[in-house]
Amino acid sequence: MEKQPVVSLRGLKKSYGRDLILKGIDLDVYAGEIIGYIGPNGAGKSTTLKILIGMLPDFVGEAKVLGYDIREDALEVKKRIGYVPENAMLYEVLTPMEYLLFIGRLHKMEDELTERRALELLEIFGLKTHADVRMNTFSKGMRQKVLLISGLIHNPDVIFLDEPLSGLDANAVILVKEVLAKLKAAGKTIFYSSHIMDVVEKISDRIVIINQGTIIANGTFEELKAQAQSGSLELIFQGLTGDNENSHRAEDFLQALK
Ligand SMILES: Nc1ncnc2c1ncn2[C@@H]1O[C@H](COP(=O)(O)OP(=O)(O)OP(=O)(O)O)[C@@H](O)[C@H]1O
Repeated sequence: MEKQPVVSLRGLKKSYGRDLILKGIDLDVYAGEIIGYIGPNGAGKSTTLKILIGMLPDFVGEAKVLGYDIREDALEVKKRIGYVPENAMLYEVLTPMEYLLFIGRLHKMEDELTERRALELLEIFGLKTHADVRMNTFSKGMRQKVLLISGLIHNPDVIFLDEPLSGLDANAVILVKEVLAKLKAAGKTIFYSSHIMDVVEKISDRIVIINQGTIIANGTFEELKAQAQSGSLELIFQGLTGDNENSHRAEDFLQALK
């Protein structure tokens, strides 16, 4: 039997006003894959993710998650996915426990189960003693940890991560990398968007590069390396997105300060 993709995009287009942001994305992601979805600022990564989680229904083309059409069955999709956004309004007057209980209820989880999982996950991230402290006193990294937990607490099969390491210290980055590897081993599918190239290079089964709303590369790191004849994802990215001017630009920057 032919393998069905977990995420499937066909001719995906999205405009904001007159600006065509996504110009026809075709992409299949299969169960147990970690897809690294990378591209320059403004390329359309977050827009793709927001369409996939049902936040932006106004698009052209076809988008399916776990076989559900996102326009027709957004609720079925939302039940089965986890999403860690680039930046979120954490309800800062709440404590992590209050916030996670709220998220758990949205997923129709029993409070008892949410509380147990929340305490365990907060402890793993070194935040157990802060479970009942209001988040308005939290550092950026502490908030990011709560955001990560909130995207995973219902144990979703498909996980969408938008710059999930933002603000995390080196130990937390290693922990998240390990957690992603274990989630993958447990059969979860992970759609991972980030600018931190060395992590994308290490964790992704397949890397998809998007530039100005179009996919310009799609393959394993080894395949991209062979195509680009470059040694690191950073160099491949620089080559493919046409930006080799950084050292001149840095010089211009200093000149402009004189
Ligand atoms: N709500 C909006 N209204 C109008 N334009 C928008 C909106 N959201 C995004 N855009 C535009 O769409 C383009 C793609 O944005 P998107 O956030 O998807 O980029 P990205 O690849 O995630 O970038 P970054 O790496 O900077 O996060 C940008 O030009 C952005 O200005």
